[in-house]
Amino acid sequence: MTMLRAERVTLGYGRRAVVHDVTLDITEGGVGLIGESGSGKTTLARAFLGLLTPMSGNIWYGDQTLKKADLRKFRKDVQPVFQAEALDPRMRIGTSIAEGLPRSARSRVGELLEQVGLDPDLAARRPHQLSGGQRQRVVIARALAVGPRLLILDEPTSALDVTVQARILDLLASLDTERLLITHNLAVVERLCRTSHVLFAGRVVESGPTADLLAAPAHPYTKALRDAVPRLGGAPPEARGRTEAVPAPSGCPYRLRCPLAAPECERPPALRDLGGRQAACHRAEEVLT
Ligand SMILES: Nc1ncnc2c1ncn2[C@@H]1O[C@H](COP(=O)(O)OP(=O)(O)OP(=O)(O)O)[C@@H](O)[C@H]1O
Repeated sequence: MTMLRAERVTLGYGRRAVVHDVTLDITEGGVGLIGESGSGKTTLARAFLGLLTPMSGNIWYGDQTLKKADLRKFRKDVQPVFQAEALDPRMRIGTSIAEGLPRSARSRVGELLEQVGLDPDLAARRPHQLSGGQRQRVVIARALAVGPRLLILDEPTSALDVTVQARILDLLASLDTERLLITHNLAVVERLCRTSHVLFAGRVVESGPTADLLAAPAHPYTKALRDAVPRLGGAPPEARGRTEAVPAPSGCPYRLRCPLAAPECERPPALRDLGGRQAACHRAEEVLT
């Protein structure tokens, strides 16, 4: 079942488009949005949260566009999980979590802390009195407070060291809430997302089952990401350093960096079906072999 759908969505700031003509479904089993810094992941997530109106195209929530949907219900169904730094430093943990609960359900704070693997006594502390991993669990508890059907997680573990990261991923995998997960780390989506979409410079360049994308990428960019990112248990991805992707001004946006670039790549490739997955590459068959 599709909960949210982006249909030919172009997004931007002012008049500058940074996400171009993206069609993408948030389906069951977890959906990953993968790409390096500046590829448009957060921008797309903001549109899915109803925080950014498309320049063109629509975000569908069930059978209604977000423009027409019942926003009260939407805000209960779809919750963001921000970085732990977004917690108010002056507010006690219990108060932060209780903000999301109706007055009659405030006693559930302890239960929510337990659900994310924390001692209910931590409710009395302030964020600086917790570890990074504990703070991230609080952010998850806060999002769960309203009983959402879908969590939108933007780099939920990138600020954490690798062992803590793995435990947070275990927690997320154990929840029966659907998720859209944004990351530049392919190892993270491997755990949590049945389907993934790879973005390069604001365009989807490959989509399909995560396991297939990792085992045999059909786009040279997916392949480069897979080969560059250390597995969980390796060095943290931050150690690689990140630079913003510079797309080619015409033709395939990836061609300036692509080892397979050929004259045909001066024509823009369409996202095409390759049996169970899609890739926007003229030479996808060669990448797959
Ligand atoms: N508020 C804003 N105003 C203007 N431009 C913005 C704004 N937010 C993002 N951008 C631009 O939009 C593009 C996509 O940014 P976005 O944050 O969506 O990328 P991202 O893939 O999430 O990157 P990161 O992994 O670094 O968070 C970038 O070129 C960025 O500079």
